[in-house]
Amino acid sequence: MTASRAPLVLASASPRRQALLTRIGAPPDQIAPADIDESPLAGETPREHAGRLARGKLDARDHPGCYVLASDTVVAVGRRILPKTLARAEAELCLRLLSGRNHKVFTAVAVRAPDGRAASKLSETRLKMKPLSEAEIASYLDSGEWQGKAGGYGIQGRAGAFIVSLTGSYTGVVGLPVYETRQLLTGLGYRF
Ligand SMILES: Cc1cn([C@H]2C[C@H](O)[C@@H](COP(=O)(O)OP(=O)(O)OP(=O)(O)O)O2)c(=O)[nH]c1=O
Repeated sequence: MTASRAPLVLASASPRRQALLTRIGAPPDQIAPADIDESPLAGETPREHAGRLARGKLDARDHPGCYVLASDTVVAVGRRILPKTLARAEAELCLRLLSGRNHKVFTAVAVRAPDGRAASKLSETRLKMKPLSEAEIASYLDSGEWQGKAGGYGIQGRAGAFIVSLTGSYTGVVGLPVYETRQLLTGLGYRF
């Protein structure tokens, strides 16, 4: 007799999150992005911001009888939260700020089980970016890879070669920390 498993709903539009879930053996049965206001609150720290948004995206989706997973990634320099860049000028400001600097990436994951229990976890990664030349900034901006990425870069693409060192979770930087995600799902009874 094979036990059936409740469906998994991914409350995210990010194709990276879908791919990472699939890679760890938890392919989403449904993609249902949650559209919420992602502006930071006054005085909110980057880690608080990531946690609030992941829980907010989860709360925005109601799927009875399903596991639901939501996540949020925030790039921070000190207490400063960098935007998810939609315009080239915004991405340029982020790259100039991150050039030669240490920064952190926080990714919060929130999961709700079919019985209504919910839990969340936060992954914190410290990274150092090399000092970028004008030519590197210009060609990265031309690549368009910064579009829709927190902090104006994606470590999984060309900008991976700008990262000198990383302590924490590589998959967390890409958008879904797979260790924490598996722990959350397992803790809520999801069978891999
Ligand atoms: C820093 C960094 C971020 N990112 C991505 C991860 C997230 O998809 C995105 C941050 O925005 P998020 O708001 O976390 O996610 P999203 O808008 O892509 O999807 P949704 O809100 O529907 O869940 O930046 C990378 O892909 N690579 C990186 O190196």
